[in-house]
Amino acid sequence: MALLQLTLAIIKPHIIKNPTSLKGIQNVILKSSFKVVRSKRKPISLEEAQYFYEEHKHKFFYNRLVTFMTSGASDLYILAKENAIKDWRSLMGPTKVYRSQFEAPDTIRGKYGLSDTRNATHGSDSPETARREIGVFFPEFDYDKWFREEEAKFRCSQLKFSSDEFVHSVDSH
Ligand SMILES: Nc1ccn([C@@H]2O[C@H](COP(=O)(O)OP(=O)(O)OP(=O)(O)O)[C@@H](O)[C@H]2O)c(=O)n1
Ligand SMILES: Nc1ncnc2c1ncn2[C@@H]1O[C@H](COP(=O)(O)OP(=O)(O)O)[C@@H](O)[C@H]1O
Ligand SMILES: [Mg+2]
Repeated sequence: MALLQLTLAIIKPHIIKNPTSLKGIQNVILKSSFKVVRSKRKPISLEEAQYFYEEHKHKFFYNRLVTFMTSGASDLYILAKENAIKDWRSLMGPTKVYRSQFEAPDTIRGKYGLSDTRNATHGSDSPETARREIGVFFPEFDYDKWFREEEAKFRCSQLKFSSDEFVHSVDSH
């Protein structure tokens, strides 16, 4: 089996307010064999949202995007899998709500997206952005150290899963 790849997933605020939708998306993650390396729930701050979406600063939707992303708690997951970045984005489906609903109704955004802004989830779009985005929300996470010391264990060993914390860990027994 090839090296695991890491990606940052965000479950956006309107989903956290709807437990049934949240469960549906968590089930997709687990059924698709992602390992959840880190997991936290918190309200994203204005500074974090502005920095995170810096590339969209001059777009017409930037203000509503940052306003929405700071409107309540989000779930933040570091997901691991071979091809995690591409696989997670294909499970999410197209960015725009009509496109996802008409062309990919079975994807996460097709099922749970409410608008182009409130499109349910985020996923990193390249290994470089994954590294940057993980650093924004998990500053305590040492990315290089994880690949040195944890990647092989996550790939090869038995893992435990905590449904309360929605996170996997290496089973040392
Ligand atoms: N200059 C603009 C403004 C809006 N739109 C598009 O117009 C649609 C409707 O915009 P709006 O009614 O503001 O969306 P909302 O339903 O309010 O949803 P949200 O703000 O969460 O996207 C969206 O698909 C948006 O991408 C666009 O293409 N160009
Ligand atoms: N045309 C749009 N109208 C409103 N919001 C948008 C639009 N395009 C993108 N967004 C919001 O900005 C986020 C970031 O956009 P982008 O990076 O292009 O998409 P993705 O999240 O698929 O990588 C989207 O997930 C969505 O919440
Ligand atoms: Mg993007």
